[in-house]
Amino acid sequence: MTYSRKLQITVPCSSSNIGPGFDVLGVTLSLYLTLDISIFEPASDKKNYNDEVVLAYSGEGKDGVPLSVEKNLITKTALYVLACNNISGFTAPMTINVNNPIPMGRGLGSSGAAVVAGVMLGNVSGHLGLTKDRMLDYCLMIEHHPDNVTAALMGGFVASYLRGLNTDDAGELKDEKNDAINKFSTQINYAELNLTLVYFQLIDHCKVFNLQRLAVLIMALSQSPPDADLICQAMQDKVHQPYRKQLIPGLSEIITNVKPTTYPGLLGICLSGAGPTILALATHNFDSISKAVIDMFAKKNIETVVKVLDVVEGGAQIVETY
Ligand SMILES: Nc1ncnc2c1ncn2[C@@H]1O[C@H](COP(=O)(O)OP(=O)(O)OP(=O)(O)O)[C@@H](O)[C@H]1O
Ligand SMILES: N[C@@H](CCO)C(=O)O
Repeated sequence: MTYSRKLQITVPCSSSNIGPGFDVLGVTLSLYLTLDISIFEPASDKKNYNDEVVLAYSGEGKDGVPLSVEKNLITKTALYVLACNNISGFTAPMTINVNNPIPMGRGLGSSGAAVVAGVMLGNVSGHLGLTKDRMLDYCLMIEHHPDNVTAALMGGFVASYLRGLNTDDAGELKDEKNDAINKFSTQINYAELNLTLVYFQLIDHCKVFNLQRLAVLIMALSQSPPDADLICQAMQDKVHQPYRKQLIPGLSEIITNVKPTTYPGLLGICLSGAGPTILALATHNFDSISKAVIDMFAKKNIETVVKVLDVVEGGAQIVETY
C-alpha cells in the first residue's frame, strides 16, 4: 500500500458535575486518549473501505473493547457522522492505533472522550471540515449528557446545556436513539403517577439548593486567588450525590470530613461524574489530601488509585504527524 497521510487525534479526559452542576459543569484534565492514524491511498474504487480499516487498541479496557469497526464506540461514532453526511463508510484504507489511559466507567469521561475522538475521525475521514461547534452537535446526538463531551472537545472549565434543534439547525443530524427514548419515557411515566406530589416537593428544594451553589461556584472558580472556603461550600450538592452515595461506601465520610480547613490546599471535593472516582480540586498538598481520601476508603476495605492531573485549557486536537 502507498503511504499517504499520518494523523494523531488526542482527547483529554474530564470530570463532570463538580458538585451542584449535575449535567452542566465539566472540567478538562490532563490524561489523554490518543489515536494514531495512517490513511492509505485507496487502491480500488469501492463503496467504502470499512473492511480495510484496522483497529489496534492498548490501555484501559483492552481485553473488553470490540475491535470491529461497526461495534467499537470510536469507529461506530465516525461511521454515524459519515452516514449523516450521506457517506456510506470510511473513504480510504487506514490503521488506527488507539491508546486509552482513561479508566472506563469510573467517572472520568472515558465514553465522552471516545465519542469526541470518533466525531473527529469521521470529520477527517469524510473531509467534512466541521467546526468544533458543529462537532459538539454530533457528540451530543450520541452522548446525551453534555458535560463530559463539551469539556473533552473544548477544554478548561465548561458549562453546557442541550439546546433544542429546529429543522434548520438540525440539518444532517440524525437521532438514531429517539425511538428508543420515546418508548422508555412512556413506560416510566405511568409507573410514577402516584409518587408525583411528594417527589416534586423534595426535588424543588434540592433544585434551589443546587442552583444557588452552582451560580456561586462559577463565580468563585473565576476568582484569583481562589477562596477555598467559598468553593468548598459551593460544591455541595443535593441532586445526585445523595442517591449515588449508597453505591459508593466512604463517599459521605469523605465529603463531610475532608475540608480546606483541615487540609490546606484543598478547594473542594465531590464525586467525579457518575463516580466512583472522587474529584479533589486543590492547589497544593496533593499527597496529604490524597492520603486522607485513601485512608477513608481503606476503612471501607476499598483500594484506591490516585491520579494527580492538571486542569487543561486545550480540548481535543488533531495534528498531522509526519
Ligand atoms: N476508548 C474507548 N473505546 C471504546 N469504547 C469505550 C472507550 N472508552 C469508553 N468506552 C465505552 O464506554 C463505556 C464507559 O462509559 P460510562 O459512561 O459508563 O463511563 P465513563 O464515561 O468512564 O464515566 P462518566 O461518564 O461517569 O464520566 C465503556 O464500558 C465502553 O463501552
Ligand atoms: N452528568 C452525568 C455524567 C456522566 O455521564 C452523570 O452524572 O450521570
